[in-house]
Amino acid sequence: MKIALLGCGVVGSEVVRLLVEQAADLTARVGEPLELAGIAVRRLDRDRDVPVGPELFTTDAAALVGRDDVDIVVEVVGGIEPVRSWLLAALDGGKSVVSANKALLASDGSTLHDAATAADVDLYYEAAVAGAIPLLRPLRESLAGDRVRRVLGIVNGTTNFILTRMDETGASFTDALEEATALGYAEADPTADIDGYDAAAKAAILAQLAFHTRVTLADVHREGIAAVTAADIASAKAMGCTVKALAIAERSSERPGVSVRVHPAMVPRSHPLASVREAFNAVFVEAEAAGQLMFYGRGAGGSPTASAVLGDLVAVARNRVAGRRGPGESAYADLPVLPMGETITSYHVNLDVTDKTGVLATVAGAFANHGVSIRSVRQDGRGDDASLVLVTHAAADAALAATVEDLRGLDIVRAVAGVLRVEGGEP
Ligand SMILES: NC(=O)C1=CN([C@@H]2O[C@H](COP(=O)(O)OP(=O)(O)OC[C@H]3O[C@@H](n4cnc5c(N)ncnc54)[C@H](OP(=O)(O)O)[C@@H]3O)[C@@H](O)[C@H]2O)C=CC1
Ligand SMILES: N[C@@H](CC=O)C(=O)O
Repeated sequence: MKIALLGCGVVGSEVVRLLVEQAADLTARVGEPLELAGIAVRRLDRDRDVPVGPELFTTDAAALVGRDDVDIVVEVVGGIEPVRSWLLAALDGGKSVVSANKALLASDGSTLHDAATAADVDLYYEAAVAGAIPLLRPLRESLAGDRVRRVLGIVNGTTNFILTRMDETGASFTDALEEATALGYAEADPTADIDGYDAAAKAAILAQLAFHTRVTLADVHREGIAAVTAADIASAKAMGCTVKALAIAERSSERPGVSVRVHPAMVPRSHPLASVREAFNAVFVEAEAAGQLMFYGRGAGGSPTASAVLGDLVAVARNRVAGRRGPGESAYADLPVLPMGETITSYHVNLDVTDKTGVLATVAGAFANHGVSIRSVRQDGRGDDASLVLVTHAAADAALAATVEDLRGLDIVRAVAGVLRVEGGEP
């Protein structure tokens, strides 16, 4: 079975290593050898620590994909174009595709799925969400007979690494990001991690598989971690919480529809997600019959991600040997993605205020005007250096946004220093 590998960076070089080092085992599992036909890269002169000769490398990915002797295309380049065109050409040419490219799958997965179905070949992408963790196949296959209510998780290793470092060692945001990049966790453009695009793409893929409905990157409400301050982290600690970047996809209990969002949130330290550290990922799935399931493991890095790629490669190769195709996408439900304003959570609101008589009543009034109930209030400091930290009961996002708008207009509020959602139970 001939494999065209597109990309030989952090993930691709580990794919090559595993293909070579485990060749005998892989042959036994598939029923025939998996042989590299070629490796497409951007720069031929780059030093690469891979156990194959230079004759396999090319900069002409399109030509490699078009070769008649190639059976399976493995894509670990990333980005939308030209990758989308290469993969469509591969599928149209009857080749199965394995990809780790969440950006592409989340933005235009349906075109690729349609091409795979039309050509009767496989399109697998387990590595696109949560690195090494087997998550997509359990959602697509093991839970196919159940009804998923909610998927809640930490799906970006880079931001979890940064938040862990800020929480545990007091590291600066910039230093922690540099470390995550050096360890191979961050995307080629780390703003994809920091601004939540990477997690949003994964959330779209998860929601699509969990609820059998079309969800794309554009449907996902997205907030990154750039606005999380050391003060937020200290305040979370004081409340027995930690700050995590969460991806949440849930079925509405009010009306037909789903909510899909990524944002930083305070999570009580007693919650299992609070103990997910560094670049690890963890995803909770709540299904009607199965109850709660938790998936945990390494969500980023060359070797863990290559494990998921190899798992897909073996599955796809076995299917080809058996002359069949694996289960495809099943986006048959037509559930709308509900506006973020309808999402119900509780909030942690940090205000810099002037400590005058009546400040509490004035601030509380702004919340009351929008029907947002306050669960607790803490005041620190005095005079012009005072702050109020309020935690609300569950309220609609739109009501909280309107409250914050009003707070910004009050003379007594010097600044809205931070607004974070609280997820995972009572802090
Ligand atoms: N790193 C991780 O932890 C994870 C990554 N992923 C996904 O895996 C994919 C790859 O990520 P990663 O390995 O980190 O990325 P890298 O940037 O390390 O590697 C990208 C590879 O693609 C090659 N490439 C880029 N442009 C072209 C082009 N036009 N033609 C041919 N080759 C090209 C590069 O060539 P050259 O070497 O010459 O520069 C490089 O080998 C992405 O989709 C990413 O989102 C998924 C899960 C985890
Ligand atoms: N940049 C991503 C890599 C894996 O998808 C992350 O940090 O999780």
